[in-house]
Amino acid sequence: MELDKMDENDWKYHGEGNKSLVVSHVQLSRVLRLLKYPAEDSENPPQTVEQAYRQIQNIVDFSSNVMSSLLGEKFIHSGEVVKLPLEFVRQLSIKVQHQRPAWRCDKVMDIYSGCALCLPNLTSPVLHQPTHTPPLCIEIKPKCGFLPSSKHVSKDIKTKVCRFCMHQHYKVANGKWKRRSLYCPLDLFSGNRQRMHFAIRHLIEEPQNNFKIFKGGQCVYSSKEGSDDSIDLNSLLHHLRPYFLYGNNRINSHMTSKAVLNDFIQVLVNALLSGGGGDGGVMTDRRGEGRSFCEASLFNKERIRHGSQGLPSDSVLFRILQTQMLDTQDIEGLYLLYRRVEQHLQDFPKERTRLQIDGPYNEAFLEKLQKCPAEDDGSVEYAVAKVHQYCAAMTAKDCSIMVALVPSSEEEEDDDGESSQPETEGSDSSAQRRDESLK
Ligand SMILES: O=P(O)(O)O[C@@H]1[C@@H](OP(=O)(O)O)[C@H](OP(=O)(O)O)[C@H](O)[C@H](OP(=O)(O)O)[C@H]1OP(=O)(O)O
Ligand SMILES: Nc1ncnc2c1ncn2[C@@H]1O[C@H](COP(=O)(O)OP(=O)(O)OP(=O)(O)O)[C@@H](O)[C@H]1O
Repeated sequence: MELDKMDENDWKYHGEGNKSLVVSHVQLSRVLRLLKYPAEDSENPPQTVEQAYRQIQNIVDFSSNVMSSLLGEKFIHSGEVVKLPLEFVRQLSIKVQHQRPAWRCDKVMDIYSGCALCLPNLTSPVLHQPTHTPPLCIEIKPKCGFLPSSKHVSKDIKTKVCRFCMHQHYKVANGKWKRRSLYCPLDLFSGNRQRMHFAIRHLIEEPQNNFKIFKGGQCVYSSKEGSDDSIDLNSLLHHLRPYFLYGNNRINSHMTSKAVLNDFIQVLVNALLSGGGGDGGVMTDRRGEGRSFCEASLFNKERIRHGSQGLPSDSVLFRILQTQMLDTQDIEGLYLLYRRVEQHLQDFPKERTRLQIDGPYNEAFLEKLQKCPAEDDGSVEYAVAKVHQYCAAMTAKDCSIMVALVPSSEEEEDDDGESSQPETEGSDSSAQRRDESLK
C-alpha cells in the first residue's frame, strides 16, 4: 500500500461504531479506521492535525503497551498510524456516505487531519494456503461478564441482574432495538458449554450490536438498528451449510438446519474456550458463589449437568473477563476516586504530567496500573491508578472478539463427488482452523 498513491476506488465501506468509520481494501487484507466527529463540527476541524495524530497514536500505544499485556499479545492487533492524502480522504468520505446507516449520520468522518489507523482486515485473514471456500469471521461483542460486588453499589438489583440484561429494557424502551435480546454475557463467560451454547443461540436470534458474521470479508449476517425486520435465519443457514457438510470424516449433505446451527455454535464454543496453545488450566471462579449467574438469564440452572464453572486460563474469554474485573469499585465507587483526582488537578495543575493523566501509555503507566495497592491509602496516586484500571476494564467491556473459521485444505480436496452419508448427531464440523483476535 503506497500512501502517496491512494485511490478511493481501492477502498469500500466496511462498518462503523460510535467513534470511528472503517473502510476495507478491495484486494489487500487491510482496513483503515478513521475518526468521526459530531456533524455540528463538520464545518471546522475540531482538532489540529497534530492532535488527531496524537489521538490515534495514543490508541495504538494504549493497545500495544496496556491492553496487549492485559489481554495477551497473541489476541491483539494494535495497527499503526498513517498519514493519508487529504484529497483521497475527501473522495472516500463522499464515496462511503450513501452506504452509512442513517442513525450513524449524526457523526461525520474526519476529512481534515488525513490521519487514520491502519490494521489487518480481521474479517478476511491472509491465508498461507488459500482455500476455495472463503473464510468465515464471527464478530462477538460480549460486553460485561460479571456482577459487581463493590461495597459502593447502592442498588441491590445491580448485584443480581447484569448490566447488559438491564440495559435491554432501556434500549427497547427508547427504540434503539425493537426486540429484547435474551443473550446474557454471564452465560457466555461461564465456561460451561451448555450455557455458552445457550448464549450464542440467543446472539444469533437477536444479534443487535453484539454479533456479526462475515464471509470472505463481506458482512452477511447482522441486525439493522431500529428495524422491524426479523432476522433471516434461512439466509444464515444458506451461508453456513457448505462449511458444515463434513462431519466425522464423511459428507453429510442431508444435515438438518438444527444440526448445522448446532455444529456452528459448537465450533464457536470450542474457539472461545481454546487458547491457541499453552496448557490452559481452568480458572478458579473469581466471581464467587452466586455472582456468576444473572437472575435475568433464561438459562435454567437445573440444566447444568457437567459442572465446569471456569474458563481455561489461556482462553480469550478468560483474559477479557480478568481485565473487565479490574473495575473493582463499580462506577459508583470510581466516581468518588475520580473526584479526588479532579480536585487534586485543580489544586496542582502541573501534576497532570507526573500522574500520566493523558498518557503516555508506556511501561511506567502499565506498572502503576498493575501495582495499585488493594487498600485505599487516601493518596491521589491510588485514585489515579484506580481510574486507569477502570479505563482498561471499560475497554475490555466494550471490545469485540473476531473468530476466523477457515476450512482445512484436506476437506476441500475431498470435495470431489463423494457420496453423501446420513446425518448423525453431534458431528464434528468442517470449519476446523480457528483464530481469535480482538479489535
Ligand atoms: O454503555 P454501553 O454498554 O451501551 O456501550 C456503548 C456501546 O453500546 P452497545 O453496548 O454496543 O449497545 C456503544 O456502541 P454503539 O455506538 O451502540 O455501536 C459504544 O461502543 C460505546 O463506546 P464509546 O463511548 O463510543 O467508546 C459504549 O459505551 P461505553 O459504556 O463502553 O463507554
Ligand atoms: N481490524 C478490523 N478488521 C475488520 N473489521 C474491523 C476491524 N476493526 C473494526 N472492524 C469493523 O468495523 C466496526 C466498527 O469498528 P469499531 O468497533 O472499532 O468502531 P468504534 O467506533 O471504535 O466502536 P464503538 O462503537 O465501540 O466506539 C467493527 O464492529 C467491525 O465490524
